[in-house]
Amino acid sequence: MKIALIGYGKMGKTIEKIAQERGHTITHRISDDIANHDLKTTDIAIDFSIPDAAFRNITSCFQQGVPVISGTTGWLKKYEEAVRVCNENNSGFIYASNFSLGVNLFFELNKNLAKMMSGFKDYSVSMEEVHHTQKLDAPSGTAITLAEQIIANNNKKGWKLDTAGEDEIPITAKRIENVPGTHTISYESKVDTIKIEHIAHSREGFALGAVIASEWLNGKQGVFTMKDVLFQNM
Ligand SMILES: NC(=O)C1=CN([C@@H]2O[C@H](COP(=O)(O)OP(=O)(O)OC[C@H]3O[C@@H](n4cnc5c(N)ncnc54)[C@H](OP(=O)(O)O)[C@@H]3O)[C@@H](O)[C@H]2O)C=CC1
Ligand SMILES: O=C(O)C1=N[C@H](C(=O)O)C[C@H](O)C1
Repeated sequence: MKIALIGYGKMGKTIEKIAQERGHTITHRISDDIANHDLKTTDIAIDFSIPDAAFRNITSCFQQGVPVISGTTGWLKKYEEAVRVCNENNSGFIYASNFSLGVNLFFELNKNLAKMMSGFKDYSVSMEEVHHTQKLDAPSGTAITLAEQIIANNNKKGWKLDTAGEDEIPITAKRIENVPGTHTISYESKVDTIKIEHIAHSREGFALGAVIASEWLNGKQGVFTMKDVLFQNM
């Protein structure tokens, strides 16, 4: 497959290595305005750029007939608009706040635990995410997905960074040098604590997931999720 990398930073470079190991060719390594690039010769674009540029990058690909895998976080207020542009152009799109197999399994565990805990009012839920100090957004996209899953399966009404109201999930975001990404969910009562945690040891899991998603999306039309890619038979 011919792949354009939009965003050639920590993730773009890790994806390049894994894509080449799997026999793919990198046609573009883009770190500036998408308008400077003609993508028509590429099969698929993988966008891991910055929150402010993601929507323009993604929709510009659809308009050039190029399907998109996007892992950029912090731009999701415009997700529905991106879906509309994808469909208008008969293109293909997968966005995921986290492409790793481990986190996608963790998402399923989180939903089930939230459902199970919804009847037990003595436990209060909270979340902590830890990432490297260059991260631009907080809380992480993965933390927001986890919070939305808890809200859909428990009695919570929303989430807030740091101090939250009675009906909200408090999320703490810590920034520590070189941490690829750790997410912890705690249910705490007076007598004990139940915790589930995902710790990424490197960026390889995210990058491999993004390349697998590209291979899966190639030749398809429509908007999909990592659940379609990884757990088609669930
Ligand atoms: N969904 C997932 O599984 C994962 C998502 N992420 C997300 O991916 C994104 C990128 O992460 P990471 O690689 O660590 O970040 P980096 O800061 O290392 O890389 C971002 C890259 O985007 C480039 N860039 C700046 N402006 C533009 C533009 N207009 N168009 C295209 N590229 C541009 C930057 O170039 P320059 O340095 O020259 O400014 C840089 O090369 C973040 O939003 C992060 O949260 C990260 C890991 C996993
Ligand atoms: O910026 C990162 O590094 C990461 N971003 C994603 C997020 O915001 O959830 C995924 C992963 O945690 C690493």
